[in-house]
Amino acid sequence: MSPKLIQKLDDAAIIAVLIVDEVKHAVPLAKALLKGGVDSIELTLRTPAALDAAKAIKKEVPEITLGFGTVLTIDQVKAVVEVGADFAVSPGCNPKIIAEARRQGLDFAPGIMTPTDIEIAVEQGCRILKFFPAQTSGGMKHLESMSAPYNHLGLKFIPLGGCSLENAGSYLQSPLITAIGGTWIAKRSLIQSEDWETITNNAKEIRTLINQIQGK
Ligand SMILES: O=C(O)C(=O)C[C@H](O)[C@H](O)COP(=O)(O)O
Repeated sequence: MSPKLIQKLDDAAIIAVLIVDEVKHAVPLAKALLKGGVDSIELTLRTPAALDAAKAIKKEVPEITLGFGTVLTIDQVKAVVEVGADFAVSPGCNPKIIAEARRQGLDFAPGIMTPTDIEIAVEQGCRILKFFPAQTSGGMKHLESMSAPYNHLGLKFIPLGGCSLENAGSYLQSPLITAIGGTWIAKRSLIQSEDWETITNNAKEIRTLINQIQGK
């Protein structure tokens, strides 16, 4: 990942993971998050609406740092680059996808959960890694222990999977962490019911916690 993007995600500290079913939800959703102080998103490629939702956000809410998640195929790497993705992540660590992202100049954080995953990603030149699924694989305790042999490489991690307002602090206080992410801020059901107010409030809650941790 470029130093500029790393700095941006470090400052943001939170990435809202989104599953968008209808393109018409994209812009109000992005605005609701922004209103609550969350300006970085991971739009998952799990619905047919995702790419068009991204296009709408890029056009109407350009303040958003727009990443993609669930990037599983080479064609998807090409598609998100075409839309102008700021970054992308995948649940797993597929060297073919990492190589394509590099060919396309796309900032990419593959998912890792084991030392073997870390070594595959490092060999491919990745230094920011998505720790997934973070909570069920042991949270910070697992990550600290697993990443110890690689400390000299200066790796940084984005925990995803089971993160919440309650456990966010345990991750964000560690220097190993760039940002955390999760669906809890804008759950699929909240988006489907167009509950923008709750989404803004959820965003505000995590922003307040982050501001405390960052001493702002
Ligand atoms: O598909 C991807 O590339 C992902 O990044 C996976 C998401 O981070 C998790 O699905 C978030 O899970 P929860 O916050 O626990 O609901």
